[in-house]
Amino acid sequence: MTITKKVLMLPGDGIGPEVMRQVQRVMDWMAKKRDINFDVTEGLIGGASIDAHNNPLTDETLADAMAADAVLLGAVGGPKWDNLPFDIKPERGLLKIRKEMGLFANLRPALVFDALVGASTLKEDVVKGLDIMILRELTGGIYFGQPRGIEERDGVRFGFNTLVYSEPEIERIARVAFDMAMKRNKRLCSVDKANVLESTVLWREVVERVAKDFPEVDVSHMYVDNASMQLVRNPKQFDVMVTTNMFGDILSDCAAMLTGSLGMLPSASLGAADETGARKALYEPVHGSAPDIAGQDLANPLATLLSFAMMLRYSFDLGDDATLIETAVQNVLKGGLRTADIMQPGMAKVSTTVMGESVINELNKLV
Ligand SMILES: NC(=O)c1ccc[n+]([C@@H]2O[C@H](COP(=O)([O-])OP(=O)(O)OC[C@H]3O[C@@H](n4cnc5c(N)ncnc54)[C@H](O)[C@@H]3O)[C@@H](O)[C@H]2O)c1
Ligand SMILES: CC(C)[C@H](C(=O)O)[C@@H](O)C(=O)O
Ligand SMILES: [Mg+2]
Repeated sequence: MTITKKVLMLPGDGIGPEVMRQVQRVMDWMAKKRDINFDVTEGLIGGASIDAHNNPLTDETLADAMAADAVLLGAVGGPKWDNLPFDIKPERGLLKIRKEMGLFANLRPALVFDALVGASTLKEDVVKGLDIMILRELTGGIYFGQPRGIEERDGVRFGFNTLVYSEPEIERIARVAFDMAMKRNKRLCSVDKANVLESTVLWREVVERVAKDFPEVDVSHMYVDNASMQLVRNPKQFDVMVTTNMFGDILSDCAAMLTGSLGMLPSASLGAADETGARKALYEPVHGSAPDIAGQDLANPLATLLSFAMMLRYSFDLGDDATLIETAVQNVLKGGLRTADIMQPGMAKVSTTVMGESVINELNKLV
């Protein structure tokens, strides 16, 4: 049976289009070898959209995103647009698409491939076999709270943001976290700053209340400063971590380095399930547009390829095909190929393009 899935691709800026091209190859391979067709629309977001429309996310692109079965995004931003007024910066486009699509649950798995154990800056025994899931709340907290701004009061300028969470916002992310813990190792650590911030006093209270519905899950709470230290000291103590928007942003970059590179970390951003069980979804690597290496065929495309695998698993129920891609990635790494960011002594340094080609070669061996 031929399966057709409607995907909106938003390559964005910097290395975004370079890594996205490698996904396009895998999509072509899947159409040919697995009879899974992607009806792909390409759109603009971030700086690319600013250049064309003076707007980091147009209503047309947003409508395309709402109509798609899933969205795949590269990265946004770069020095070219850094001095624009705040409200039309590339990053505003990304925040708007997340908010408008209602993507409150951001899954950021940090998994250490055996072949990359030596690529981490941490000792091998600290990271070997690591497999944790950071669940970041994505549409609330200090990123979106009101009031916000920069104002002058009595001749003094103030910059301010508001960290606010409602009970329903906390409860829905907590439920996703507990469901996830039930499917994994039944261990959940909620990360907050309840010793200082009232918004996270409420966070902790609500997580405790939801925990009563999941008696099998072993729940712990940790302050974010300690959690960042523990992530580097002994990351394997964690299984699922759930936290606020900004804490999750920071902790996931930190977790990325446990895996060897920011270029390895995929993500899925999911909305609430509708009556059919379907969720709005956007998939993107955790890294940014990497202006320092953009346009040089140097970027690691694996985070984006692994984000595509997450799309297959979470949006299209194609877990076997997701596993195929993950296995192909693992085999390429076992074979000793490395982009510059994960380069190790004795390995072969390859470009973005060759890394993509090598994943296809491995897929061909597997099927
Ligand atoms: N989701 C997103 O679109 C996203 C995420 C983070 C940052 N940004 C934006 O990206 C721009 C640059 O931000 P930054 O430098 O703080 O973060 P960044 O993630 O773009 O880069 C940080 C470092 O990691 C390296 N790196 C990142 N991805 C890589 C990859 N796939 N392969 C190899 N190396 C990689 C970069 O070369 C750089 O040295 C900013 O405009 C920022 O706002 C966007
Ligand atoms: C670019 C920026 C808006 C974004 C965020 O802070 O959420 C990025 O850092 C991320 O982690 O996806
Ligand atoms: Mg980030």
